[in-house]
Amino acid sequence: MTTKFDYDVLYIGGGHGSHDGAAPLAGTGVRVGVIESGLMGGTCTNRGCNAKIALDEAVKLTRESNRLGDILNHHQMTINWSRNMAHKQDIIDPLPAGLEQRLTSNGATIIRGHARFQDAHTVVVDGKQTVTADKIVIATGLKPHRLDIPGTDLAHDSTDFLNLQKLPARITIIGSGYISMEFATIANAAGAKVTILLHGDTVLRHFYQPYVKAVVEDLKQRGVTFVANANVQSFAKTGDHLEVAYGDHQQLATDWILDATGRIPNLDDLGLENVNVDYDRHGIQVNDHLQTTETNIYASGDVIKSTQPKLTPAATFESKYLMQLFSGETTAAIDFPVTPSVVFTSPRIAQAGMSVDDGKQQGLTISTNDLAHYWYYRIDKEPLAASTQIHDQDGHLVGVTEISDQAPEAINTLLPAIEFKFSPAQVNRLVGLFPTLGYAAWHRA
Ligand SMILES: Cc1cc2nc3c(=O)[nH]c(=O)nc-3n(C[C@H](O)[C@H](O)[C@H](O)COP(=O)(O)OP(=O)(O)OC[C@H]3O[C@@H](n4cnc5c(N)ncnc54)[C@H](O)[C@@H]3O)c2cc1C
Ligand SMILES: NC(=O)c1ccc[n+]([C@@H]2O[C@H](COP(=O)([O-])OP(=O)(O)OC[C@H]3O[C@@H](n4cnc5c(N)ncnc54)[C@H](O)[C@@H]3O)[C@@H](O)[C@H]2O)c1
Repeated sequence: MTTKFDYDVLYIGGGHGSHDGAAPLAGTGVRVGVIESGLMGGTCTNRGCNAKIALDEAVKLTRESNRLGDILNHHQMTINWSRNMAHKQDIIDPLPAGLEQRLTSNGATIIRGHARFQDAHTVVVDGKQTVTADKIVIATGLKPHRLDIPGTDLAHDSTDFLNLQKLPARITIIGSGYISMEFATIANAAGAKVTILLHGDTVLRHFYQPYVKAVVEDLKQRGVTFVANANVQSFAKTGDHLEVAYGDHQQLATDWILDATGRIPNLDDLGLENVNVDYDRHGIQVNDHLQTTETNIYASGDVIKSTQPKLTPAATFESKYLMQLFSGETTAAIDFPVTPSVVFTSPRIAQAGMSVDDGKQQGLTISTNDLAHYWYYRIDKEPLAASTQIHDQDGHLVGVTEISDQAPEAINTLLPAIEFKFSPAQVNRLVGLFPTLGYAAWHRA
């Protein structure tokens, strides 16, 4: 590439949409810069997946120990919130430094500060440092959507929840998507009284609804309240607590409000008016090479306007694709693989490939296994465990969804069968380890 610029490739943002590709790209000798205004690793590493799953481990353990009941001598475990938070912090604190080390040891330069486009090849960092590059990748991710209602500043976002040093007695969550359901699970298990105010009447709309209903019923039995069509109107502070006005003149007294109404593209003060990059409220428009309408500017990860799920593995796949494109390893368009998704409720719901509803519409074979009564799942007494598979006319597995504590591992196991279209004969040749979850999962492929 040219030496006319400071860098061959400059990334704005240091999340999975950039560093997974930027580090190996720098290792090929390409001059790489990464500008990050916060912590290296972005949302997933510092205030998303990793923090959440670290907090959730204790939830999983208490659930399992309570189920195993009188097999254990001290089975009524409870969660110590502050120690759980400290455990989470211990896990995530060292991560940014490790990612920085991976970048710099491959030869990349890290530039700290907020990047703003001056023109198609120039960004200004924190209003003072000018950095130029041949190619620039926008990987600025998403930020929380905030309700535009009176008192909205009294509500908190997912980052605030993941840093709560004391668990509030009453938590009200607005929205019923991923963050709402995962955080409701954690807060409820730790002893908070949780109320979820829904926009409509659907929870986790992208997941198989019979399994979602089972999780909702379970949470209700554990004391979580769901209010459908809540029509939240305002938040106010009254004395020592908060009031949520919703519905038809209804009021809900609470101690803490989580606005979990979705995430929107993070394009704050990026200077996009200075470049020819098309975007709207759903994100940055790219072609099948992740190239924006300004041909030397690309985008990667959550900030892209696309129907791909906004998940870490998808961002990683895109950043690795750009690495191959920029290093000359490929000129082909990006070819997205099957991307599974999971909601870390307790039990979890995971899925990959075609949805059950699409399978039904196409007249494919749908089969459901009741796993709760299968001996392997009875070992830890899982009361809610089932899986549904979709097979095409030739017996290929084309989609699967599972509800169980082990659902993510089961779906990961089956992923190659869907992605590489294993024939029934090929599946039969897979002799796995027994007794294991993976073996049990393959028997459903
Ligand atoms: C609470 C929560 C839980 C999640 N759990 C999961 C999960 O379990 N599994 C999963 O797969 N996904 C999960 N996700 C989604 C996952 O975090 C994202 O898909 C992933 O982080 C996207 O990576 P990214 O690089 O596109 O964006 P980000 O990780 O958001 O990184 C963008 C980076 O850009 C930086 N930045 C922004 N603007 C500028 C600027 N102008 N100049 C310099 N730097 C800038 C930001 O500081 C940030 O570090 C979760 C998300 C949240 C919020
Ligand atoms: N396990 C995971 O992989 C995981 C976990 C957490 C977050 N994430 C990622 O983060 C993204 C954001 O999560 P999220 O839960 O904020 O978004 P989401 O899109 O999953 O859910 C948003 C919820 O807010 C509701 N809503 C929207 N507008 C509203 C309004 N005006 N009033 C009331 N409710 C309203 C929606 O009906 C929906 O229930 C996810 O889409 C996903 O990409 C992934």
